[in-house]
Amino acid sequence: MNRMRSPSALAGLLLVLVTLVFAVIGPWLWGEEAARFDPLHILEGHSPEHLLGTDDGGRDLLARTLAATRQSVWLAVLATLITTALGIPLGALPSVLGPRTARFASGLIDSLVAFPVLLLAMFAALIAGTGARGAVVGIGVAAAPGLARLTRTLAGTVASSDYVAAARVLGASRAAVLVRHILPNIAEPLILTVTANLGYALLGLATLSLLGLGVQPPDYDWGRLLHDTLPRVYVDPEAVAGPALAVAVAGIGFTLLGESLARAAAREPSATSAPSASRGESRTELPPECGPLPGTPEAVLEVRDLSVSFGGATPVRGISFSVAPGETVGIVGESGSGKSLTALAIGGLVPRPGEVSGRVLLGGRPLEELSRRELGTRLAMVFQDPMAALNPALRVGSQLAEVATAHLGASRGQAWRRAVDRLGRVRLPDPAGDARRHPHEFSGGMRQRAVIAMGLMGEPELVVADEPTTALDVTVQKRVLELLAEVNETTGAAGLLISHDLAVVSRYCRRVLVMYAGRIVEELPSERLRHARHPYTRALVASSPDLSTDRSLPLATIPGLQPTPDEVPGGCAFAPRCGRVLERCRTDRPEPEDGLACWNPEDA
Ligand SMILES: Nc1ncnc2c1ncn2[C@@H]1O[C@H](COP(=O)(O)OP(=O)(O)OP(=O)(O)O)[C@@H](O)[C@H]1O
Repeated sequence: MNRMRSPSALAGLLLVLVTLVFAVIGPWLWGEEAARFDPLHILEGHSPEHLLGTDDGGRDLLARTLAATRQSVWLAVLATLITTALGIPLGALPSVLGPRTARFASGLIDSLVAFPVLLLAMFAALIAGTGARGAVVGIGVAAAPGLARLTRTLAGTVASSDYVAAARVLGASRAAVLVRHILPNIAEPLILTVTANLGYALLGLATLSLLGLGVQPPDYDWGRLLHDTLPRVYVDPEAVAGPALAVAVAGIGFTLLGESLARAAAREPSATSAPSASRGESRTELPPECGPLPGTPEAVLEVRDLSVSFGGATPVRGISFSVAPGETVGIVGESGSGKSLTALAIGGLVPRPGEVSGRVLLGGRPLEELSRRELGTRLAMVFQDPMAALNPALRVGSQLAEVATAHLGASRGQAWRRAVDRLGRVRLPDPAGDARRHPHEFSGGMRQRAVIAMGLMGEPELVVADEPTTALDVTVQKRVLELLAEVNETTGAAGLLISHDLAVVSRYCRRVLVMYAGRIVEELPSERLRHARHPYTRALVASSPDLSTDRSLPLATIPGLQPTPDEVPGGCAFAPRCGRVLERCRTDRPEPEDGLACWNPEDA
């Protein structure tokens, strides 16, 4: 808030305070004098008795200007309330509506913004009727598209955050997502913008009154005084100067204050960016720990020919795999191979304009047949960055409790008790106290535990964890991964663990899917990783050091780069980087056979 000590902020604050003081005391101190007719002194210029002169009723213009403060500010407040009531819902709705309706709402905002503000104000004012009401409605309506556009941008950013995705996957209704997750997180910049809007409303109302569309006699505001005195501007300029100065002082004051507050409150961008690869960390390959043997029938998750496209690019290209009850499967691959999009597609969370094709069956039922409520209780998702996955404006306990009230029909008390119980299960030190805290009061590890606890609020059959420990330090990583393994073991839920880290995957998963350029190139038991047959898997393992790696030799790397989704070559996508490439690899795409998609695999 140091920026609130800037000269412009202090000037804004001072001008607003002066305006508000005059709004309170103005009619009280000068109201009587402002209304007193004096036929002997009509239309006089400056004099010691009347510093700004008099009007056509002989009334003192200085007293009228001061007394008009309350009416002028009040009308600006009313206009701003109308702007807020129209602009914020209109701007926020596209973030929760379906794609078509959202496009329509966005198009409406864009066309209204393109309309000249003054024309829109006059149009609305004429429809609402002349006088104060018309002016207030006119200015209120005319400023709404601008506020809607800002709201749309802010809400769009929050709507694409992990905690909104988490709320959606947990089945929160559109209204709940909007009211509990989006609006509280954009409230601050909106309140500041609304403050600045008060200044614009004052100026706008004065303009309408000046044009004769505003307050009508015997009422008066600064705009009306300007309208009445303007014809005398060359004869008695001081008569016009009073109301003009008042409009300028108050308008500039509110605008400066609002903009300074907005600048002061501007936050650093949150750390939600994708983490970098972590292949250089400790690599002690330990025996696998969890899950039944692969191939168990009645898969909890069955993915068939899944593709995800964005325009001309297809980052996930027809992958198929399944996860059996109680099994934990790992997905590995270089950054950009399509791991996260696969997880998002499983949760029905691929962002627009992404298009998903193929089938995802959860517990044997297609994803699209499951209601949000069912999906929310049967599937838990743990995202990369726990801070981004929790709504910063809500207490952790409230976020967890929301799942139980939304899905299980629990009362608020029951839901809260369940939340405290789940926080205890993930071993937070003081579950009851921690439930009352906000996410920023938690350490990174505690936040990720809270996210896991949120997944446990339902009865998940599958826990999808996408790089759940990348944002955490190494010691906390291990504890969180062990907690996830324990959750799978105690609840019987299956797991899908996405990671860059081969050691993590081989430690916690029985089976591994290796992704390259949007396809699964090899599927194998994790203990077979060192004897993988696909040259890419071999190269991945070779470039992941472990305790047996000879430190005197340079670390092996995979030459070249993975192709971007819009330039995947024909044939095998790995061919340009492969040491075992054949002519055929460049032309024919190998389809997976017995878990291997390669024309020239290594010996087993
Ligand atoms: N919203 C999007 N719009 C367009 N392309 C996208 C979008 N999200 C992801 N992609 C592209 O899809 C590809 C796969 O992305 P994805 O996030 O699934 O990779 P990843 O394997 O999870 O990588 P990382 O390990 O770095 O998270 C990338 O090339 C990425 O640029």
